[in-house]
Amino acid sequence: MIKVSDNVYSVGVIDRDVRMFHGYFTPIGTTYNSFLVLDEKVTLIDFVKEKFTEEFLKNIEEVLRGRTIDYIICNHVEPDHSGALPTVTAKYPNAMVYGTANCQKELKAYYPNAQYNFTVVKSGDTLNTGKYHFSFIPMPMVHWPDSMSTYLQEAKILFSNDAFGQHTGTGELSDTDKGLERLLDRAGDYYANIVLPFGMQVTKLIEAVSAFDIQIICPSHGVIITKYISEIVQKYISWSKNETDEKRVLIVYDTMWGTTEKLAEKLQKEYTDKGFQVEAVNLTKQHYSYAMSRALEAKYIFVGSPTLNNTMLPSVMAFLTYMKGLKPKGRIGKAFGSYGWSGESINQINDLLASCGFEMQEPLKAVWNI
Ligand SMILES: Cc1cc2nc3c(=O)[nH]c(=O)nc-3n(C[C@H](O)[C@H](O)[C@H](O)COP(=O)(O)O)c2cc1C
Repeated sequence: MIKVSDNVYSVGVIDRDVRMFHGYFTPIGTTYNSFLVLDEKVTLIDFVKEKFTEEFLKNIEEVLRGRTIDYIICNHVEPDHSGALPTVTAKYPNAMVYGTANCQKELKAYYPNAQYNFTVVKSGDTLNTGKYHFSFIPMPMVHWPDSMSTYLQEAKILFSNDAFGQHTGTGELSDTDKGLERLLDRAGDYYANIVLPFGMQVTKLIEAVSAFDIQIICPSHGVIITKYISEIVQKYISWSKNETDEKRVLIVYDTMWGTTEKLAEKLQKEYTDKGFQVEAVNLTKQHYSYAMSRALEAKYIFVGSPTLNNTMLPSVMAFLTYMKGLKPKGRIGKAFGSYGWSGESINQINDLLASCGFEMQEPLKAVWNI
């Protein structure tokens, strides 16, 4: 339990061991953040993953000191944020749950047997808990249809749910702990792997919250942001527009016998010599979601695979499938690879990168060796 500001407490949990989030590798775990706001009425904002329910209830009770929960704001139904709902609503049966219409639908689907009272909210609606007022800001598709942010007017806190989130499960509490670079690294990794397809919706969210004086951002994963609010909002604006670094190259590849790696090294040297900042990711050594996080600000994305049984290596196909779904825009691509006799992988990679809307360079090929 951590005090965020007067009458606002963080009651979530740290999941140090989780390593996989719907295909996204989380090397340092994450947190499931939840907040309790004490006023004449008591409000709980979001829950935690089901397996942490017991620890979560203890955190809540420590803050409540015998009081009850009157209101629950459910900003997002995904099980990492709502898993504890059936137990919490059973324990506090008089609490009214607030969420979007899509939230109501999705909760019914996930927890058909849970008993709770639900009020649908829409943009502009507010909840008065005594001296505090909450404003609801639906943010559909950041990153599910139900998603919503909530602003606590008097404390100037934005409970932003997955927006501005970071998978950082190391016990860091605030953006002041390890500084701006760390915050942007973790937030960028999260943005690239989860939020990237929804640039338009992020723009709408930023417009909607620009009316508010925000002193604290409490996302549903990672650290609470107090010091670097304008920096992270600026980064979100930039990422939402798919702005990239014109001098940054990402090379993603895999290899069986080393020739495709030699091609990667050749490209790395060529572009480094031209003054580009080049990073190469070998998919045998790094997860494709790490490669995706490195793609966030790279103007050039080069992808290589040898030909294996008339196609590319599965690791490279996995990366390309994943990246295509995340819809990076405005990139320059290049396919490369080695082959022995038929060489299909290179054209297949070329076509997949082109289908992402990338402007394509001539492929680079090598027969057996260079
Ligand atoms: C199991 C296996 C299957 C292969 N299948 C093909 C193929 O279908 N078409 C082709 O042109 N080369 C094929 N090759 C040859 C490789 O593409 C070739 O050895 C290439 O140089 C390997 O590149 P690398 O050194 O980057 O792994 C195959 C090689 C192996 C080991």
